[in-house]
Amino acid sequence: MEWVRGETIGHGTFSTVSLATPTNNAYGAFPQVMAVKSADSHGAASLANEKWVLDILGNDCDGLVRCLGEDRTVENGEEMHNLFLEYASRGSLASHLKKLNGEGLPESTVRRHTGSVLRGLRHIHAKGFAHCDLKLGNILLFGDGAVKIADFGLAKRAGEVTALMDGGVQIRGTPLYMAPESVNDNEYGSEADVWALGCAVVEMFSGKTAWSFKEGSHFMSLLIRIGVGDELPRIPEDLSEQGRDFLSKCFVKDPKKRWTAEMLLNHPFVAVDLDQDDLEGVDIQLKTEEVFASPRCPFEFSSWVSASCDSGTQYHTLEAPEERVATLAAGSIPDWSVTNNWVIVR
Ligand SMILES: Nc1ncnc2c1ncn2[C@@H]1O[C@H](COP(=O)(O)OP(=O)(O)OP(=O)(O)O)[C@@H](O)[C@H]1O
Repeated sequence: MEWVRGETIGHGTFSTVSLATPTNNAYGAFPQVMAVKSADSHGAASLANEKWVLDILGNDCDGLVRCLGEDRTVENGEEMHNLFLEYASRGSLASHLKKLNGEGLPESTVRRHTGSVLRGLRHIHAKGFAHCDLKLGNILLFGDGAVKIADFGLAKRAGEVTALMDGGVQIRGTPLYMAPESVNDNEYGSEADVWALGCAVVEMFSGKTAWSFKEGSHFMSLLIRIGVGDELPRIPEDLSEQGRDFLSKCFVKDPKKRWTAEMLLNHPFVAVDLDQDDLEGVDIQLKTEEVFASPRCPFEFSSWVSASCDSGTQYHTLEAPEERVATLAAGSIPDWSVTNNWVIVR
């Protein structure tokens, strides 16, 4: 396919996203407008990982952004790696929410979006992957109101371990969305995606992040709150009872007891008539014990192997989460960023 690059529509840590138009689209094989995610040699590995994951996930799940191919170009003397994606004309949910000036979305919309994201997550997890960077910036909004999960640059196979050569530990994703087991044990499995989904639901509904933190405060203090103690993300009080119950299933500190995407798809918050806004009176039948007695997910909790660091780091020998977090906090401190990706703590 020959194509021309259009205006820039997004920037990420590893890439720039712009519009792309095919110039020889005689058989209509490609949409007239696409998004092209481009990276130079620094972002090539992340883009290659994204292409590999998207190829395995396939294009048959409505909850995931579709991959339309790849290409290499030389621009300004530099080799660029390009990944073509279907174009989400309304951008990310993060940018959409920003326009609302701190207001959230109506609960009916949040329910609909949550159902779509859950269907995407179920597909990812059923294929044996974890997304590892679910956040509003990676949920794209299409012209018809559909939302889809994007950005598979950090996605990985369940149980796959990523460790730095020098024995450091990589903290994936955005600290605000990190699950306790990721903070404490470097585990990034499907369960961590469910925790991140809960954070995204809070943010969609309230327009505010699930964890409150003071502007300019150190991200390590947030990690300590996530990893140590009983504190949970803020569940909005004005959310319906069903919504609050849904979130309580996402925000279970023990990943083995957290609900799976498959289980959550049967929760009344997303499984009921989406046009009804006020569902306070509906009796919630689902009980954690009942679900655990009869798992309805493709992953039995016991057979799901969580990623753990096998690089011989000191973290293996630590017994308590407090020690692990304290060790992280004692390391060299990267800049606190709410929106960006890799935080490397050595
Ligand atoms: N298919 C798309 N259609 C429209 N906009 C897109 C598309 N893909 C990405 N974008 C925009 O570009 C931004 C960056 O894209 P993406 O998150 O995939 O890049 P990244 O380099 O992996 O970034 P991150 O720092 O989040 O890892 C998104 O937040 C979104 O605003």
